[in-house]
Amino acid sequence: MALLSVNDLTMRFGGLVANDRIGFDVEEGAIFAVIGPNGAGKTTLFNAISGALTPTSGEVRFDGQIITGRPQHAVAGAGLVRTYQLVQLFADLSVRDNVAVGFHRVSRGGVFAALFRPGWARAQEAHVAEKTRDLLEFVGLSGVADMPAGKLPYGQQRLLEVARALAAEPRLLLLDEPAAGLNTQETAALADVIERINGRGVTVLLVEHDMSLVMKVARRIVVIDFGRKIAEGSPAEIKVHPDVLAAYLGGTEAVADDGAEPAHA
Ligand SMILES: Nc1ncnc2c1ncn2[C@@H]1O[C@H](COP(=O)(O)OP(=O)(O)OP(=O)(O)O)[C@@H](O)[C@H]1O
Repeated sequence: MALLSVNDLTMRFGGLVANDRIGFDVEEGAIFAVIGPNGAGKTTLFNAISGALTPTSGEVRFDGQIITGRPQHAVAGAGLVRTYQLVQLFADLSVRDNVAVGFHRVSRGGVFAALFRPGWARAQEAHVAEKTRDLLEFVGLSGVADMPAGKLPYGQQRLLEVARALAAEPRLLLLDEPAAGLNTQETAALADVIERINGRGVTVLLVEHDMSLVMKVARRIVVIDFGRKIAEGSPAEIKVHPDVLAAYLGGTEAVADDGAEPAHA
């Protein structure tokens, strides 16, 4: 059984069909990518899967349960946790506390306990502190744990977002354009982190523009264009798929894996 199953998902905004009967399965343990030119409907699809939007029709199943239209916190509670296209950190809080906040799903007392540490929360505090240290080390941010998150370079802010999402112990991690705004070196570091996250047993679904990242880490790719799924396959299959070439390049050359911008960007 697939961990995530998207069936016939349609999302309309008035007369605009942003997602048109999209369907795919993400197997447990996969690194799965959704790609497509600007405006293709990727973020809408992501929002419909993660509970930020209720689809007009269709169904999303997570671990066999229908989660369509369930609120985002309930979906996260079930183990499907997302990051955002734009970094959403607490800029004035330390890097460490930003991760600690992410533990609210799994620790008693929620965000309040993570931030204000009342007496009854102290027993779990050492555990959270240790897990936080582990996660910061995992993404390579131990050296900046005391810095305000807002002072980090952008690439590190994205890694911090990933660490915070991991604190919620997802079974499926949804990454919304994680390489946006990153340079080549930062993107390579991110690719390494994604592979190591997957190595920990977390299934990864990413929406991404950056072809170098997608072709490096994804084992299976769905391509959407103008709201419709136009292809699905391995990176090698997708690179030479005629409809993908047409969507991305308006031509017949193989899809570049150097981050080339799509044709109708
Ligand atoms: N809340 C909304 N109301 C109306 N139209 C919307 C809304 N959200 C998205 N759209 C439209 O739906 C289409 C798909 O947008 P979406 O943001 O999902 O594409 P995308 O593939 O994520 O694009 P990008 O790569 O630029 O982020 C676009 O035409 C967009 O203008």
